Amino acid sequence: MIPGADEYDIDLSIPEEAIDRLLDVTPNDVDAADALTFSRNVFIPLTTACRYTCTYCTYYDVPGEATLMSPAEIREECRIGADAGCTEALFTFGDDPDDRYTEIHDQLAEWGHDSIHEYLREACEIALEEGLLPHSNPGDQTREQMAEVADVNASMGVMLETTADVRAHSGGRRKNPGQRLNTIRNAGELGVPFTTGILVGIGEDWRDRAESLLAIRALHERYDHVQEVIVQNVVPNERSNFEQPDVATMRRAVAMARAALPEEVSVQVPPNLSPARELLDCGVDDLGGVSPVTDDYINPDYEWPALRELGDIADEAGVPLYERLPTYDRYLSSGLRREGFDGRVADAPDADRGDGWLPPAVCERVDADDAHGARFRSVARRDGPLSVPE
Ligand SMILES: O=c1nc2n(C[C@H](O)[C@H](O)[C@H](O)CO)c3cc(O)ccc3cc-2c(=O)[nH]1
Ligand SMILES: C[C@H]1O[C@@H](n2cnc3c(N)ncnc32)[C@H](O)[C@@H]1O
Ligand code: MET
Ligand code: SF4
Repeated sequence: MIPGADEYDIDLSIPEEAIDRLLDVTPNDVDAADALTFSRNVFIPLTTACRYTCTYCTYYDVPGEATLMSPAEIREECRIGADAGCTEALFTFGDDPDDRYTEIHDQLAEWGHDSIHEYLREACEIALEEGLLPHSNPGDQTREQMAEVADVNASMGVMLETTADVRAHSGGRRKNPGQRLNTIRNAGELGVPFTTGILVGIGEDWRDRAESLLAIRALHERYDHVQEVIVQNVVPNERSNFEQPDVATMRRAVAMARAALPEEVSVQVPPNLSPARELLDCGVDDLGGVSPVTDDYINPDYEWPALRELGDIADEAGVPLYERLPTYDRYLSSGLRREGFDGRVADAPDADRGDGWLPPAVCERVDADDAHGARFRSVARRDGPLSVPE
């Protein structure tokens, strides 16, 4: 039984035989992808306050020391990103700051907001105004919280991390696998194209990895909303001394993900944390969000490769590299299709998400008759050679 599954009424009935089958998968059992993609993003860490204290994480600040970006700072970062040709504003930050963070709640109140989600909505609106498509990963969300921001996001995400009860998530305030799965389910119910994934090396075993991947598959089978699954290795940092999983472990974990998930779901590894070159033949087909202008604020010791280096990685594997939007092709619709884009448009489970899966505010942004709109449509059409700014 997955911890917390009862509490959140999660019944995925994952057969033991399916787990056993996955445990036998090796890199030889899967095919390499025939193309690689990435998204050009600007990372906007709204707040460093977090209700949890995951032991692998250096991102969060303790109460009294946490910060909140101002609307002006958000706008400035978005502008820098859009000028550098980015299409995605990645809002990833501490999980719903609790009451101990009086500095954050006071600051939110001063700016006229009751909650981080209300503020996230404003932040996403700023990103859209500045010509970027928001992808928010604010951690766990209730259905109500997610509904508050779903219609201003091109896609959203949360890492499942693992279905196991690991020490890395111990303590009074901690990630709960049932709650994570509930967040992924909420996205399905709201028709939000979603990114999730597993964190490898935080104390889980191979069975846990198999179970985690099958749990993601089960939710995707129900809602058709998982666009990509990140297989991320933990990296050591000044707060923690987790041992980084070796290449053989990551090869097997990626192959397992590829075998567990239906073909349409991408498998992503982050090229700043993982030995991407050595994982491509295990089924990786996406390198995630890569930023030409900001750090990976979650793992700031690990620099993004230059966009040109992604080209080299793809060349070495003998596959083309394409830039993509934060929303994967099959969830795109509206103007992108009118311009000759032939991606399949899935039926959105919630009718109020407009034409396909993109909410109206996001459709308007990609349809807009301006330079940003043209840029989005060109990326979606995979126009011409990849233009990499010097
Ligand atoms: O720079 C990062 N981007 C992360 N991303 C961004 C991701 O690479 C892209 O935003 C998506 O591929 C959408 O384009 C995440 C997105 C999610 O929805 C969930 C988890 C992550 C994790 C990271 C991460 O650790 N570092
Ligand atoms: C956004 C995601 O970043 C990941 N994350 C947090 N800390 C680390 C680390 N030390 N190494 C690798 N990934 C990490 C978690 O999986 C979180 O969900
Ligand atoms: C900065 S970590 C990423 C977002 C969120 N705090 C989570 O762990 O899911
Ligand atoms: S990984 Fe996310 S939830 Fe965990 S402590 Fe860091 S910011 Fe908070």
